[in-house]
Amino acid sequence: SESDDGFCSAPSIVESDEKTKPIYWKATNPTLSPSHLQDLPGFTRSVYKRDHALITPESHVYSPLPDWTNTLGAYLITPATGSHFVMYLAKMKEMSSSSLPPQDIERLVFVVEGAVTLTNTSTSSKKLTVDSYAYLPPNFYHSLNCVESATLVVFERRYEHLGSHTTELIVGSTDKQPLLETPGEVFELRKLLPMSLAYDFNIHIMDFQPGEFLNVKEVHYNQHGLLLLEGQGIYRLGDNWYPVQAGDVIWMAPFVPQWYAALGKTRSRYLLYKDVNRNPL
Ligand SMILES: NC(=O)N[C@H](N)C(=O)O
Ligand SMILES: [Mn+2]
Repeated sequence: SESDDGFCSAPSIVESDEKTKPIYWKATNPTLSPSHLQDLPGFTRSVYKRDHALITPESHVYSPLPDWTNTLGAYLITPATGSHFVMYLAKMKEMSSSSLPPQDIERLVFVVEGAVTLTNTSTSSKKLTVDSYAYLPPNFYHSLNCVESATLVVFERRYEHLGSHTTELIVGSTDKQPLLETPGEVFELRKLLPMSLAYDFNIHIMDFQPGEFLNVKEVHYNQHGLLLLEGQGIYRLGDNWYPVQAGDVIWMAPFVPQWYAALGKTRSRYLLYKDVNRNPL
């Protein structure tokens, strides 16, 4: 919209229709950059560096997911970046279905939009709607089927055994997970997986009210894959400070200095992969 002094300004968020949209709507319908930039050839907020990457929606490249039916996938993080996991967005169209991950690979799927049905040999089919997720142990037969459409964020990695511990099928939803203690921090934290030693990663769901920020400017051995589900703010990665918004994906390599501050009028919520429970040696 043109303000009277001739400078373009970002279209204001029309609060009223915010309320009528389903949760996480903005993660799959990101507000484009200010109107005067969206048509600028070559403009992107995406960045790829040695220890971090910001991959914004205008950079996502989809192609058919091998062995899935009627599904497009955009791989955002893979071991080519130095990670030990993959993170991809799966756009399942009507009458679509998943394929199994490779042998010994565990999988977590989180529904960002739409609904899928999870079937496996041991339990009855389960319908996963937005904000629901499923953890599939390595070598666990399962199938995700979609009648209409769905967008999933998927994490997969080689399961790292620890003694005789084993993981099991987990199906849940964010809103049913309890808030956990966050000593010294103000964000609200939920974890989607058990914290028991069998699990070699967890998925954190972190909520910040506008103006809230991480207290610790973290540097740790763990690596992260992040999807900003709601809101906007500033992400510091190394010596760079990035304006981010719902729909953005971030790769954080081990030890990259990281920090977030939430801005705007609505809460920030991000989903974060973090490896845990395994000796880094
Ligand atoms: N960048 C982050 O939000 N990191 C998390 N607080 C974490 O590592 O637990
Ligand atoms: Mn961290």
